[in-house]
This record gives sequence, C-alpha cells and structure tokens, in this order.
Amino acid sequence: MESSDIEGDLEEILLTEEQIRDRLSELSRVIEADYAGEDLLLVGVLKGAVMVMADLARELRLRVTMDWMAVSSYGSGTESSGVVRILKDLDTDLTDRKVLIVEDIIDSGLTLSWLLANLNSRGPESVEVCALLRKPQAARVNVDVKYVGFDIPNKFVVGYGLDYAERYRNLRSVGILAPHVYG
Ligand SMILES: O=P(O)(O)OC[C@H]1O[C@H](OP(=O)(O)OP(=O)(O)O)[C@H](O)[C@@H]1O
Ligand code: HPA
Ligand SMILES: [Mg+2]
Repeated sequence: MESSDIEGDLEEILLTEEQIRDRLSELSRVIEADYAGEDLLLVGVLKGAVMVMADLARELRLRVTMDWMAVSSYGSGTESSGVVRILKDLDTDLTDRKVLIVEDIIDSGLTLSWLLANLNSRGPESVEVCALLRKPQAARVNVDVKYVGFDIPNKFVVGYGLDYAERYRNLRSVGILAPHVYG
C-alpha cells in the first residue's frame, strides 16, 4: 500500500470535497441570517472538527471569535465509551455569549449531550450546534442540533477531520474504510 494513496483505503466515498463545500456554504448562509449583527463565538471540538471549523469560519461573513475544546470518548477504537473527558478547556468566558459548537459528527450523541450541559452551565446567552455529519440510527441520546450538514448511515466513517486510530483526518472527502484496513 502506498502511504500517499489514502483514498485507496476507502470502500466507498460518501461525500466528496465539493459536496462538503457546497453544504457548508448553504449552512453558512442560514447561520449568517440567524446571527446577523451579533458577536458569535465558534467553539470547535478537537480534533475532529478542525476541518469543519476552518472551512465554516472562512465561509461565514460574520464577526466571529474562535475557541477550542478537546474532549475524548473514543480513544483509538470505533465505539464510544460513553465516558467524556476534558483534555483541553476553553480560554473564553462564556457569560452572556452566543455560542455555536462546531462538530464533525454526532454518532451516539453522548459527547454532544455532555458538552451542551457543560457549556450551558457557564452562563451563556445561547448555545447551538453545527455538525457536518449525523448518524440518526446510532443515536443513544437525543440532542437538539440546529445546523446539520448530512445525515449518514450507521457506518464508521473517516476523512475531513474524522479518524480511525488517528489516521485519515487529512482526507478531503468522507468515506467508509475498506475491511482490509481493519485487519
Ligand atoms: O456522538 P458520539 O458517539 O459521542 O461521537 C462523536 C464524537 O466522537 C468523535 O470524537 P473523538 O472522541 O473520536 O475525538 P477526536 O475528535 O479527537 O477524534 C467526534 O469528533 C465527536 O466529537
Ligand atoms: O464514524 C466515525 N468515524 C470517526 N470518528 C468517529 N467518532 C464518532 N463516530 C465516528
Ligand atoms: Mg476520533
């Protein structure tokens, strides 16, 4: 296997670079309308949301600030442990702030439901969520997500920030890993 041919490790490409870009552009227009004239704080959830955050933030014609949190519930596996740990907290005081959490994926929903409770306890004016991907069939808790890019099947996906054992985050598309990669 050529180490540069990471797309060759995919069984199927679910979303191309263009589809992702077009959808983020559509979502940005809605977010701009909803936050017109407001000072919005984007909270990116490391590491998976790095690509969504970078592209969404540049697409938004709004005055935004950006901060990051790192939480982890997956480790190196493909199933959520359900236990969320803060690896890096925000530098920003959320009091009276309008906050938009930026996520790559909502899978079981456990990470996000924990994050929403955590950030809402810090006195913000509002906390909403923008997630590129959501797996409706994998939901273990219901979370209210205002901006969703795509609903996808209940399969483990990689690319555009999403990893398998820390790899594939730099793929430009989102795809399903081929079985031989797991073996
Ligand atoms: O809805 P859930 O089942 O909770 O899964 C979603 C979360 O899992 C992934 O993060 P992960 O813990 O793998 O960290 P990473 O972003 O550094 O890969 C992903 O980026 C979401 O934050
Ligand atoms: O399908 C996924 N792929 C990669 N990371 C993830 N974290 C939650 N779900 C996923
Ligand atoms: Mg991960």
